[in-house]
Amino acid sequence: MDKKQIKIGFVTVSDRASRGDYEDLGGPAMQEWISNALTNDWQPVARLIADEQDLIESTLIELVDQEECCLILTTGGTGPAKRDVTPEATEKVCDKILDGFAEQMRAVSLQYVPTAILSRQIAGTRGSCLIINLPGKPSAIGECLEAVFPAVPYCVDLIEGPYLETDDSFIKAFRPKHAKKPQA
Ligand SMILES: Nc1ncnc2c1ncn2[C@@H]1O[C@H](COP(=O)(O)OP(=O)(O)OP(=O)(O)O)[C@@H](O)[C@H]1O
Ligand SMILES: Nc1nc2c(c(=O)[nH]1)N[C@H]1C(S)=C(S)[C@@H](COP(=O)(O)O)O[C@H]1N2
Repeated sequence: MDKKQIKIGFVTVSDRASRGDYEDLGGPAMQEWISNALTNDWQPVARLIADEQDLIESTLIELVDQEECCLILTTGGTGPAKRDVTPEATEKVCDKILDGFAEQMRAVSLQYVPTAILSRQIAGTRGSCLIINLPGKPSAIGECLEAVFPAVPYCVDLIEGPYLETDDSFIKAFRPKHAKKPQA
């Protein structure tokens, strides 16, 4: 039987990058971080879109319901500006909100920059997919993921996604003993 391909979604939400005003560095930065973190075979599904709530919602729905991603990272559109609506779109498509992810990302980000308090980033689940918002600044991606990624593989287990394995020298996942798969 074919093992199902693990798919991870990367959504850059930026008016300016989607117009071509500047190169999107956020999408590649998220992909690079995940390449370093995971030892599984996985396939990226990347999108670069404008800050439009309907478009963000339909993109997230497509990546979960059609592409069957088990994890989606978004970058951008989490601040207080008029066109920042990524958290609203994420909340709308999720079944459950996991407040701890955002609490931890903001707490850690505040050690880097006082304006971390301005990010309204959230995380939540839709079916068997975990969606995590990251701020638009490319440097925020690693700062935030490092703070919460240890809990991501077990979260994906709990929502009946694939068994994600990490490279411990880059980021060490935490699973309760009973949830650990015996090593082959
Ligand atoms: N996708 C990206 N690629 C490269 N740099 C980015 C990206 N998104 C944001 N930045 C940088 O981070 C800074 C802060 O981002 P800002 O909050 O203004 O953007 P945003 O709301 O996420 O996206 P935009 O304003 O383009 O819709 C920007 O000035 C820009 O230099
Ligand atoms: N770790 C981290 N978090 C951060 C930042 C950052 O540079 N590093 N920038 C902050 C700033 S300046 C803003 S305005 C908000 C929202 O950014 P966004 O609208 O690009 O998502 O994220 C905040 N969170």
